[in-house]
Amino acid sequence: MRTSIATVCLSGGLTEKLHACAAAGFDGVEIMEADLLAAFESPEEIQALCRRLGLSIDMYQPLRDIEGVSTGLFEENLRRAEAKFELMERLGTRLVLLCSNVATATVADETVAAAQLGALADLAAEHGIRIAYEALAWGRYVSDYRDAWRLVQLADRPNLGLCLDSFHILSRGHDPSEIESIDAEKLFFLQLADAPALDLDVLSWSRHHRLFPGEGAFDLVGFLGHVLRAGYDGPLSLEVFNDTFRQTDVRRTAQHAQRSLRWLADRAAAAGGWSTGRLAPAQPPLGVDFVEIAGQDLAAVDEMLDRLGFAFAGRHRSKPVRLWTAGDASIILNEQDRGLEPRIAALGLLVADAEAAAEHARGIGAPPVFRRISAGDQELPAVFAPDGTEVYWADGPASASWRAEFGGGLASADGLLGIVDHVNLTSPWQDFDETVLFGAGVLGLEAEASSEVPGPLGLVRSVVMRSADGAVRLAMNLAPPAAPALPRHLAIRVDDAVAVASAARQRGMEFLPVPDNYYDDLAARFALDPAFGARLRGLGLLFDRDDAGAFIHGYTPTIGGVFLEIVQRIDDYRGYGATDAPIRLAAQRVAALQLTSW
Ligand SMILES: O=C(O)c1ccc(O)c(O)c1
Ligand SMILES: [Mg+2]
Repeated sequence: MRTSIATVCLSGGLTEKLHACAAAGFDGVEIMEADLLAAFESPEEIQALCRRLGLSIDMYQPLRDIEGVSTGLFEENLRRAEAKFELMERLGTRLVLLCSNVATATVADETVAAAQLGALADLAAEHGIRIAYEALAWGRYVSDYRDAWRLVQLADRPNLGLCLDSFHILSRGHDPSEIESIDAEKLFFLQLADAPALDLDVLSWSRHHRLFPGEGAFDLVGFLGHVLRAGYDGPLSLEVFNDTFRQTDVRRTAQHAQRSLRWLADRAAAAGGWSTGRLAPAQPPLGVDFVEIAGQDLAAVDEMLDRLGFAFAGRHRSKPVRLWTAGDASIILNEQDRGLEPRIAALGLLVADAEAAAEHARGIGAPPVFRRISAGDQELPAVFAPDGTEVYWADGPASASWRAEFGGGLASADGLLGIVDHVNLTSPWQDFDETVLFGAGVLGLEAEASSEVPGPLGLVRSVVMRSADGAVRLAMNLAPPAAPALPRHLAIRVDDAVAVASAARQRGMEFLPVPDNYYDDLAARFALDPAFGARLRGLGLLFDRDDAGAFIHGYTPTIGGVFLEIVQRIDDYRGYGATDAPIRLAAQRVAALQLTSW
């Protein structure tokens, strides 16, 4: 399948965009008129550059507000269109996008609109140009692809067909299955975009919030299946108007875009039972193998784990690396990185076939990690997440043999028993959507609904991505621009958080201080047993309840860029204490500024 991308998806000038598209491996581009008009290069020079870069110019876009108008205005529109056709000849492209009229249409009569489309097509034919007619979701009379298809049939010209755009169809809730009844030779072009579920006017939603496939709420796998079953064999092109991607690094966004298409093509092929172009099978994670905290000096983390009740499980035989465990939770402390403050640097996942997981990830385009290892050490395949976190895979569900590389641990009979409940991977705002795509495409996780947590330095957007059974849950958080280095954390689930916290207290552990105001409100909200409320307050634990159960949790102080959370899920509580997250963010800010009193 050929891949293409609209230049409107990217930041920079036109030539920068073209270089980035070629470097990311796209076969072609849709050139947006605004990009060409703002370029100092002539259309002939752009054509030559594309040829040199190996990019085809698949479409020029858009022609606007042509059909459904009075006769006088239509004459003027034809004159306007002819100038574009001449420009397209200089650019060497033969397909133009025509958006349904959003502004000047005054004639609701389909036969008039169809006749005008036919006359436009006849003029285009004189220049050897084909027209792909696209129903914009906010079109005046044509806003549904089925209406556009009827007009194309009525006009009945060989060089007039359709451009389908997933955004316009799925944003309006139009049934995409009817695409299958459109003649394949009339499907001139396909534009793909995902989007978050937003309650917003459709024009603003389209112009600012589109996402690459796999990052939003649309079923693009199902959508593409309908288009392919209709017999479409043109390029898969991305058209993503998005305020973030317009200002992020153009090369990186182009690579990100290419990965989203590889993921989508693979998923659509899998869903359709097609074998061509398939990647190695995705490996949904079965569990968390380990979490690695890396940094210059991790003695404070050792002390914290010890106080929490983790067992010291030994030193690595050849590296400054230590292992701590609490039941099924394993934390690796890695002091190989000089000069960096403690942070969650790597994550190990258990899968049925680690090599297949890595091959799938490489097929999508995730960059592989090369870690220097000593003779005899187990080599786990790994890739980088968009923010640089390393993700390793090991064959599960049994623990991997890398544990044998650690020796000299202290077995602890009465140690903490826990399991990794979730890992929070906060990313800077510009990496967030790519991180969600990584979670879905590379790690095989499903996104839960997104939420927004008000923090003292801005809203923190959060999407929890989980495996089907919840054994792996990654909370992907978007750090606001004012707080790009928000700490990340690891939550350990235990059976009795109150007991764990009080034992830790006795060993000298101080949890993150929580304001009294929070506990006063908690008592009122949940009508808590006063003794229980006092216990939570005394230990600095937080509490939440939903329809299915309750949640007790507490936070350690932050060390460098990392902290731990102890959580207890009672009955079937499904959340993450979202109402407590703003309290936590504010308390961490107070702790960071040491503003404990005024
Ligand atoms: O928002 C627009 O104007 C616009 C232009 C061209 C497209 O293909 C589209 O989907 C939207
Ligand atoms: Mg479009």
